[in-house]
Parts: sequence; structure tokens; C-alpha cells
Amino acid sequence: MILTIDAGNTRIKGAVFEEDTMLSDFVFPMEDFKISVSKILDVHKDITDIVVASVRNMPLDDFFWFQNRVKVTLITHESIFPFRNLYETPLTLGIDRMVLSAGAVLAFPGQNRLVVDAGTCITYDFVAADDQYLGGAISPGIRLRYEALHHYTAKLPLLKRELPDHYIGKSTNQSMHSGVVNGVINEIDGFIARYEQQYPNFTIILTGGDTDFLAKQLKNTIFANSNFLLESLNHIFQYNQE
Ligand SMILES: Nc1ncnc2c1ncn2[C@@H]1O[C@H](COP(=O)(O)OP(=O)(O)OP(=O)(O)O)[C@@H](O)[C@H]1O
Ligand SMILES: CC(C)(CO)[C@@H](O)C(=O)NCCC(=O)O
Ligand SMILES: [K+]
Repeated sequence: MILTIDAGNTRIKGAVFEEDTMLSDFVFPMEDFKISVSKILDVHKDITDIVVASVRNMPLDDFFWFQNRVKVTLITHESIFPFRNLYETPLTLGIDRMVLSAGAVLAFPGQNRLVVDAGTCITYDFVAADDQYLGGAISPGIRLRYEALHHYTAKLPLLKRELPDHYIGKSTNQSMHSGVVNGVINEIDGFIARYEQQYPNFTIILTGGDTDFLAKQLKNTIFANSNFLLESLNHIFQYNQE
């Protein structure tokens, strides 16, 4: 039994796996890291390994704190990934993007794959059918866009995400929802259309904190799975054992 941990930019997510089955999952703020993980280990006494991917500047001691109870594996640029990395700056590629790309290769062998992670940032990662990682894009996520509008203006309020039913916003709030949410939807549809010009067939995976909010709004058929990063960590761990 293993505990996978995704230390994201805003929140920490975790899931317990017995082989390919997810037994439970958790979300907690950074401050609660040690207490939350301790509790999970207390409840699931059969956990033998913790597998972590972190995009934060978090002290590694926090992870290795549990070393006396379980084996701790940190996924880093030195881990074994099932793709050839063609990024020109491979050492600056986010570990989350590498894990998602690896997960896409292992879950969808022999296909072109695009992973869209709608989290704090929206990231796009393309891995071709020959398992070459080509790169992608990084843009601000939904919450970041709302926060930026509020933070860098005098008049715009801080709003919570809301699905607009009109393109033409008839009030400040409607205009902001249309700008942020329709903007993101068009961005994702637009990226997919662009990639389609070059690669007529590919599998699209949507993940991240805004998965469920966005999934039905997109034009294309996608695999929507907000736990894809945690599942990918489980797959990479198994792959690295083999
Ligand atoms: N309870 C929540 N707390 C924070 N963000 C949430 C929540 N529910 C949905 N979201 C949405 O999730 C997005 C953030 O995604 P996510 O939670 O995956 O970010 P994260 O933890 O920083 O991870 P990552 O760094 O991998 O993006 C925000 O744009 C926000 O709209
Ligand atoms: C883009 C983020 C912040 C998304 O979580 C992360 O993947 C990251 O820090 N990336 C480093 C830059 C890059 O991927 O090229
Ligand atoms: K992200």
C-alpha cells in the first residue's frame, strides 16, 4: 500500500493506493502537512511507501520526517520517466508536468497525448505517440486570473469562479466571469485546435482543481480526471520498481 503526495502550488493532495485501486484521497493546506500525513499513516497501517512530487520550495526534511515509519521516495528530475524529454531546458521543467506526462504515456500507450492541468497555473503538455515529450504551455489558472484582476486594479472586486451563461457580460461581475471563464474555455479549445492541425489524433486528459468545473464546457472529448497526478505518481512508482 502506498501514499502518493502532490505538493502543488497552493494545496497538498494525497491518495492511498493498493496496487491500482485508490482507497482514499485527501486535500490539506501546507501548514498541516506533518499532522495530516501522520494521521493517514495511523489509519492505513499497511502503507509501506510515500511517493512525493513537489513543485514547492518545501524543506525536504518535511518529507523525510516520516522515514522512520515508511520508505520515502521523492520524484525528481533524476527519476526514471517513460519518455524522451525534448524540452530545451529539461532541468527547469516542472516535476508536476513530468509526472503528468509520464502518467499519460503509461495510461495511453502508443498514442499522441495532451495533458491539460487546470490548477493554479494551466499547463499543457504534449507527448507524441513515439514517447517524445515535446513541451507545451503555461498560463494563469482560473483563480489566479480572478485574483490578478482584483489585485492590479482599483475597481474590480474579488469574485469566486462562476459559469457565465452569456458571452456579453451586462454588469461588472458578469463581464469578469465571462472574461475569466469563457477566456479559459476558449484558450483550452484553441490550444486543442492548434495541436490538432499538427496531430490529427490525440488523447486529451484534463486534470487539476478546475477539472469538474470545466469538463462539460469543452468542445472536445476528453478524459476528465482530477486525480490524474496522484494516479500517475502511483504508476511511476510501479514503473520505477520494475
Ligand atoms: N477548495 C479549493 N481550494 C482552492 N482551489 C480550488 C478549490 N476547489 C477548486 N479550486 C480550483 O482549483 C484551482 C487550483 O487548482 P489545484 O487545487 O489543482 O491547485 P494546486 O493545489 O496549487 O495544485 P497545482 O499547483 O498542481 O496547480 C483554482 O483555479 C480554483 O479555481
Ligand atoms: C508551471 C508550474 C508552476 C505549474 O504547477 C510548475 O510546473 C513549474 O513550476 N514549472 C517550472 C517551469 C516549466 O515547467 O517550464
Ligand atoms: K498546475
